[in-house]
Amino acid sequence: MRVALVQMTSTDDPAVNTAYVTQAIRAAADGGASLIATPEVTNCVSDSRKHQAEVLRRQEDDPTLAAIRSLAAELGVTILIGSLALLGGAGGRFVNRSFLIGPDGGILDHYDKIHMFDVDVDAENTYRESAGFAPGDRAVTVDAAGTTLGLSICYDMRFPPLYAALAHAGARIITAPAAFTVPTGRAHWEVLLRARAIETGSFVLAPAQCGTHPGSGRKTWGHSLIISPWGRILAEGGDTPDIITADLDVGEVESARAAIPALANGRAFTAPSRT
Ligand SMILES: O=C(O)CNC(=O)[C@H](CS)NC(=O)CCC(=O)C(=O)O
Repeated sequence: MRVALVQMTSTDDPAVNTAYVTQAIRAAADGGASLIATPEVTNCVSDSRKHQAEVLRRQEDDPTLAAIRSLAAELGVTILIGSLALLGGAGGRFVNRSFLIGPDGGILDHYDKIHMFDVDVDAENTYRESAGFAPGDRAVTVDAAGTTLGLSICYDMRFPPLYAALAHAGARIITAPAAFTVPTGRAHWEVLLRARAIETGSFVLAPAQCGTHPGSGRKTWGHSLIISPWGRILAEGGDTPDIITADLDVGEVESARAAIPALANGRAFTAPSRT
């Protein structure tokens, strides 16, 4: 199965981003990909809650979702929209929601990002994602593209129990679309994603936002990754918009899990007591 990841620099204008991502998905399908994935917040990168409240839409009315659904049906491909920022979260907040779209254009399932990036990385990188976005509380696997996918988003990758739960529920390919900061990307991105692939014996697909984003001026790390269940990097993006591809042999999941049955060998234990 050929997979393609779209690496892009989303602006704060959903129409511009939709135009960009649709031509990139067409190019990926022309290149033979049957599963195509896009980054976190494909439709809008913005630091202004006011701007987001003006340009974002509810799922039912979202033009990026509608455009990508028709494109999936036209091209006959499966598409993971890494996420869309949408109206409709609890407490008047937005949601950060991934969609798995089937080759008939139907929504197979969606996943709301569980772990909110409420972090002060340094003076230029302070985030309170939960102030703008309502978190999800449901882990999601989806049968698609002839296998089972497990969905996650960005900061989720720092919480290994989510990945163990996805793998135990049957996921063989885990998606981790992102808009990573530059300092944490440089230090942690590759090692976190390779660790999640190795410890779950799963392919990891991590399509990333990259570069300096027009509108907000935010900078993201890029370096999209396709990783095998043995932890090998099959394809890697750079600092600029691109499409990266790899041919996955889903049988490698079984061979990696047979060689190191860490999923099967896990044990329950009592918490350490503090005395
Ligand atoms: O705010 C939005 O529009 C969409 N959300 C994001 O871009 C999120 C929250 S700011 N980014 C991350 O989770 C980066 C995680 C990261 O960089 C790390 O874990 O080191």
